Amino acid sequence: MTTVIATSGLVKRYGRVRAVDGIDLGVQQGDIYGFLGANGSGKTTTVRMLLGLVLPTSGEIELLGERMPRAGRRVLHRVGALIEGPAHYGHLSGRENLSLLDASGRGGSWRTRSRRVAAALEQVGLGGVGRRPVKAYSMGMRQRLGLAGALLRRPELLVLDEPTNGLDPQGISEVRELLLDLHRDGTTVFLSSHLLAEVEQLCTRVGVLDRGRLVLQDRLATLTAPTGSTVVHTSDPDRVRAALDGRVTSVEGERVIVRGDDPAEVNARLVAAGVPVHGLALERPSLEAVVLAAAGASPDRVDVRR
Ligand SMILES: Nc1ncnc2c1ncn2[C@@H]1O[C@H](COP(=O)(O)OP(=O)(O)OP(=O)(O)O)[C@@H](O)[C@H]1O
Repeated sequence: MTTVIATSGLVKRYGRVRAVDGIDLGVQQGDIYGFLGANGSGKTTTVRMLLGLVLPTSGEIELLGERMPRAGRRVLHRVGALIEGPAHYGHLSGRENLSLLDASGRGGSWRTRSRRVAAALEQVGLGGVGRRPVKAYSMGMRQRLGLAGALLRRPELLVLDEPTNGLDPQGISEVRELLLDLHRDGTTVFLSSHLLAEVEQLCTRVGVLDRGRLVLQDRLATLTAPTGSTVVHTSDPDRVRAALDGRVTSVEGERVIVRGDDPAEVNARLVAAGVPVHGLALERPSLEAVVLAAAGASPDRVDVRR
């Protein structure tokens, strides 16, 4: 397994504020890593440090196997980045903005520039409007243009700070599809977000930042692994209790939790006893429950809205 991003004891202090407080991130090749945290928890500061835009107070960063910020010139052309509120020249078109960006970076010939720019615009769904001045773009279109900039060099690693900010639901789902496509083609993705649902739908690994501290980091599949119980949906919880003799651990309305990780076995017993069963599934904790348990704070710390 190749490590793509590794930090150890990473700290950033602004005066008395410890914006980032000793974090050890581990992102492996092939991950879609969701870096989750409430507003102000230190996500943007971390992303800026990863890219060499802000110097750490202490700690170490390795990006694609090289020490940052020292190796910035060597590695950054292999990384596509989108940081909060990407800046563009409003009087120039999207195409012209991307050409300028392409010309300012390493690793791409001028001969193939217009082809690269056109391909990136097409990828983010701006193919038809690339000639319009950016001042006429909506916020969502500007965000897409920022993403197109990150894709110009077909990067091995994409580092995206709140990539769906300002997008409508249609735009959010298009970005999700785009990131999944890029991931299928071998790109590792590191994205920060304050939206649990976004991370749950997209990511393979999750890190949770709470007031500058990394309180959780693991594979999503591990965090939401089956608990060993089965959830039964029924209109008659009392008869489930009677039929399963002591195996019911909790009842919430029509949702009954039964000890045992074989829904077929539970179903067979209930059907044999004539209990109406509307649904059965292995019980798994939601990412929301896992995050709230780890962050141990008020539920508004991470935004759970869909
Ligand atoms: N340049 C700065 N000077 C002083 N304090 C800063 C600076 N940048 C960030 N901070 C502080 O560091 C903390 C973390 O901020 P940061 O922007 O990294 O959080 P975030 O999780 O990205 O939040 P958001 O999603 O709102 O951008 C906040 O308390 C913020 O006020």
